Amino acid sequence: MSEKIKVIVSGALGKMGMETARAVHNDPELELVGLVDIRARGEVFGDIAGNKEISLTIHNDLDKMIEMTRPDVMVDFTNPQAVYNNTRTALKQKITSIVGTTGLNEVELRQLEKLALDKQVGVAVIPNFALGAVLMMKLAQEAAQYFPDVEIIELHHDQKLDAPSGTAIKTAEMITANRQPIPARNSREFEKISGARGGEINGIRVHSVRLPGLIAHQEVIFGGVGQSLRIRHDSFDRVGFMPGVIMSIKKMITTTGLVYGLENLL
Ligand SMILES: NC(=O)C1=CN([C@@H]2O[C@H](COP(=O)(O)OP(=O)(O)OC[C@H]3O[C@@H](n4cnc5c(N)ncnc54)[C@H](OP(=O)(O)O)[C@@H]3O)[C@@H](O)[C@H]2O)C=CC1
Ligand SMILES: O=C(O)C1=N[C@H](C(=O)O)C[C@H](O)C1
Repeated sequence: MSEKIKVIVSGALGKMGMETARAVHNDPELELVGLVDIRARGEVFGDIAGNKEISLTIHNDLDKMIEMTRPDVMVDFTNPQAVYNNTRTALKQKITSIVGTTGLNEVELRQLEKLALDKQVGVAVIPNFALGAVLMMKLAQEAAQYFPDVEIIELHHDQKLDAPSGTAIKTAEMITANRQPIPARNSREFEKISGARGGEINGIRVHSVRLPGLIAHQEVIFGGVGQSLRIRHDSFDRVGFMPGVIMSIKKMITTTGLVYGLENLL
């Protein structure tokens, strides 16, 4: 058997980081070599995550972790403030980067693409790793050809930092690529309460709901004369993101430059 792909996870004490560490550990082609989290105080992963067989200590310094473990791949699930610098740190060291963290802006995305090309490695920025969510976006893109009137409602747990979600932004971008001319609005519409009609991406209204009990959900609603089409996806457990994460690691190790969206790796 060829050598295993060495992986580190950044944001390892978080909800997605913990799930990713378990998934990488359980894959026979991957080797989990390091865990980083800014909150780490020397915890052993297995002691806190209920996987006694993962005996790695979680560190809080990404540079040191890279120096110690020389990984092939870094997976980042941190936060919108940390992700850009973490990914630059990894790419500079020619480490393939899988970015699940949302909140990167267009300029940052292009800078990361440039750095990856300079260093001849891959960087995947994936707003949603769930296969069903990717299908929801692709179906919405197809429907937009026939139904130009569309709004997006995204619903997430109440700890989410960014709004709208990365998935909603990507969905709006995909719809825009296929949408017929935007129908005229009712020019007399007004908001009695500011924000009541949601945010706007390329003329598409996006509404963000944040409530305890939710994980990650989205509904794309198309309206037509005398009819409506709703395309909905629900993540009930973060384990549903893991096949997409693992696939991205394995495909990106032989890819150079930026891949934005899991649909480009299927
Ligand atoms: N692409 C996808 O399919 C999915 C993407 N996400 C995205 O992933 C990101 C993480 O989500 P989630 O796991 O729920 O968030 P959590 O808050 O549970 O976890 C993030 C962890 O990263 C830590 N952290 C913050 N800054 C750094 C840093 N500089 N270096 C290392 N660790 C750091 C946080 O510490 P502290 O709490 O102290 O800040 C926290 O422990 C979000 O952007 C979310 O939108 C989530 C689900 C699916
Ligand atoms: O914060 C989350 O939880 C999620 N974030 C991603 C997003 O912003 O789209 C993916 C998924 O929706 C879960």
